[in-house]
Parts: sequence; C-alpha cells; structure tokens
Amino acid sequence: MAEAKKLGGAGLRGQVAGVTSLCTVGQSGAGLTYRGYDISDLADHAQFEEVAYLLLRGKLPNRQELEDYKKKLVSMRELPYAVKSVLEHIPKDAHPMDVMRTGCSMLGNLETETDFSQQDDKIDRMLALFPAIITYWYRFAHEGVRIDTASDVDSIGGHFLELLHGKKPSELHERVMNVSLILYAEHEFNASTFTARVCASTLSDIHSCVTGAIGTLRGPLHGGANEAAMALIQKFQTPDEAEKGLLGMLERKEKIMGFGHAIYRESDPRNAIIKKWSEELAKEVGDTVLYPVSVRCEDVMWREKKLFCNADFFHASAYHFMGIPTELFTPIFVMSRVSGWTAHVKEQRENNRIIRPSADYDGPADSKWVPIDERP
Ligand SMILES: CC(=O)SCCNC(=O)CCNC(=O)[C@H](O)C(C)(C)COP(=O)(O)OP(=O)(O)OC[C@H]1O[C@@H](n2cnc3c(N)ncnc32)[C@H](O)[C@@H]1OP(=O)(O)O
Ligand SMILES: O=C([O-])CC(=O)C(=O)O
Repeated sequence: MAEAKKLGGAGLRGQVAGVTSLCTVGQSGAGLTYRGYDISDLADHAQFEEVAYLLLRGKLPNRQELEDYKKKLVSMRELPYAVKSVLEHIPKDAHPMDVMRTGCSMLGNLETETDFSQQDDKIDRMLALFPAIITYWYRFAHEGVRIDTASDVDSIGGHFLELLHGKKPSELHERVMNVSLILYAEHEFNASTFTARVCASTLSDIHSCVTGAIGTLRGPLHGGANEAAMALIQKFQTPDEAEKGLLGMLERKEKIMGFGHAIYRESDPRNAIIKKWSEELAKEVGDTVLYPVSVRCEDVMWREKKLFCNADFFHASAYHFMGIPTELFTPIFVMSRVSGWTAHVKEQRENNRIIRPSADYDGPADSKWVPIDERP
C-alpha cells in the first residue's frame, strides 16, 4: 500500500514511456536539442517556421522550401466565419487558454481530419491560424473591433504582434517573438505533449489531440507558469522588496512559479536565452523595476533553494515589455508548441500502439453490495 502511494505521487518521473527522434531534454553537455540541433544554435540562427519545418518534416528546409512553407502558412490565415462567430460569443472575462481550446475545437468541426493523409495541411492551418484565433477574440471582446486577420508580415510571431497591436512590429520585437516561439516549440514527453500522444494513440483526429494538449498546458505547473511569474514579479517595487517577499513565501512553503523543473537539475538552457532578450527589451523601454526584480528573484531562489528559472520566468518580463497582456502569455506558448505536439502525433501514428499503462490498486477489497436504502 505504502509503495503504491509512493508510486502515485511520483508523477511517472524517470519512467521511459516511449521513443522519439524529435528532442532530447536534460542530457549532459547539450541541455536541449531538436532533432540533434542545439537550442542555442536554433535560437541564434533560425526562424520559427524553419524550426517548425524541422520538427514536422524531419529536416531543415533549404531556402526554396522555407520560402514556400512560409508562403503556404501566410495563405492559410483567413479565419472561417463560423470560428469568428463562436469567438464573438465567448465572454470578455473568459480565460484566453479556454478561447484557444474552443477555437481549435471549432476548427476541428469545420475542417475535420477525415484521413491521416491530410495531417500536414491540418497542422499547417493550426500554425497559421492560432495567432488570429486569440487576437480576433481578444480585440473583439476588449475593443469591440473585428480585425482583419490577413497581413503581409510573414513570420508567425510578427503576425501575432501586428494583429494584437494593430500595427507592424519593430524588428526587435519580431526577433524576440521568433526566439520565444523557437524556445517553446518542443520539449520531449512534457505533460501536454504526452496528452497529445495518448490521444493520437487511440487513432483520434489531430484537432482532438491538440485540444487536449491545450487543456493540459493551461495549468500553472506547466505553461500557465509564465502568467503566474508575471503576477509574482509585479508584486514588488524593488529588488530588496522581492528578496524579502520571496523569503517569506519560501518560509510558508509556497510554490514560486517560473522556477524548478521536472527534468533539468541545474538549469533550463532556454532561460539564459530569453533572459538576454528580456534585458535588451528592458533597456529599450527604460525599465528599472521588473528586470532587476526578476534578476534578484533568480539569485535568491538559487541561493536559498538551488532552484533555477525555467523557460517561463524571464518570458514574463520579455512579453510585458512588448506590450503583451499577461493573460495572452500562455496562448503564445500554444502558437509555438502546436509544432511540437503535432510532430509527436505524427511520430506516434508512424509506430502506434494504444497507450495504456497499468495502475496498482490500493482501494478496498471484497466490498459487499449494500442496497441504497440501507446505506448510511
Ligand atoms: C514550460 C514549463 O512547463 S516549465 C514548468 C513550469 N512550472 C512552474 O514554473 C511551476 C513551479 N514549479 C514547480 O511546481 C515544479 O518545479 C515543477 C512542476 C516544474 C516540477 O515538479 P517536480 O518534478 O515535482 O519538482 P522537484 O521534484 O524538482 O521538486 C523538488 C522539491 O523542490 C520543491 N520545488 C520545486 N519547484 C519549486 C518551486 N517552484 N517553488 C518552491 N518549491 C519548489 C518541491 O516542492 C520539492 O520539495 P519537497 O521535496 O519538499 O516536496
Ligand atoms: O518538460 C516539461 O516538463 C515542461 C517544459 O519545460 C516544457 O514543456 O517546455
């Protein structure tokens, strides 16, 4: 019984649950790779669309292939009328991750994957449309405007910023979005990806796999941590205040969002990359509070608990400096991770057996049936 309880609380940590050729996480010497490419090389040199192609088509595109792929994605940006109509009926105070989940699910009703040979087109359509789904709803709910979701900004990150702010983004902001989408694209058997693979293993359709994954990513222990990290850093006016506040939280055994990781033990390689961009953006906007507060949080957590920032922590300030509302942080994660989720769905489909582990039973034995009127 005690053994079963221990297992139940272990979150399958350390169990190998399948095989992938998409990504390695936490291997010494190379913290994170996508199909063997180091994350810092990809963040320094690649476009997000190039990385999506790598994950989904199995190799880096050549110049012509990348150009064609980007053109295809740009051509798929028109939101169907029925999706717009559903989005217009979602209340202003809905959680944007619920909007993403509903938008994806509605798309699945309109453009159902009836045959797996359609998977690449369905996936590309989601990649192309997710920025429009969230910004169409957000701007309609908050400003009462029906935005035109077509645009000639050809990057997915730049397109999102343009739809959100109603103007072309600066080169710096488009670059940071690009890096951010690359960092979030893929991460082996994390909870949301595993959800997508379990769904795929039943031979379900691609929109169901992604809808389930969005629901899993929403939680604050996973993708939702970037929003929770923002709420944390905004509580403090100075680094000293942040230090005092964090020490109190640690004493009360509260979880500090944006810190720690299920696999990495010493650092999350994505942190140094997004931290650098957050610093650059802080300089651009003349911030003297959020960035120094974030750095102090990082120092205190390492000094006190040997806990390090994960990918989410410095994303909070970086997104904030680009004028992105906090509640849209996790939907950006969706715009990116849909590439990783669907690459895993494709991989699962290539060598499928329904995923069905076992459980150790620790409930009562030999329960005797009691008629309803005789129950206490
Ligand atoms: C993109 C992503 O999804 S990254 C993850 C985003 N999530 C967060 O930032 C939420 C905050 N972090 C956490 O809750 C956890 O670190 C998780 C969920 C990411 C990983 O959970 P686990 O694998 O269970 O963590 P781990 O085994 O390393 O925990 C070791 C100890 O450190 C503690 N700890 C871990 N993270 C934190 C944290 N952020 N704040 C305070 N304590 C923490 C745990 O409670 C545990 O303490 P215990 O032994 O007294 O129970
Ligand atoms: O791998 C995990 O458990 C969580 C994570 O960092 C991610 O999904 O990017």
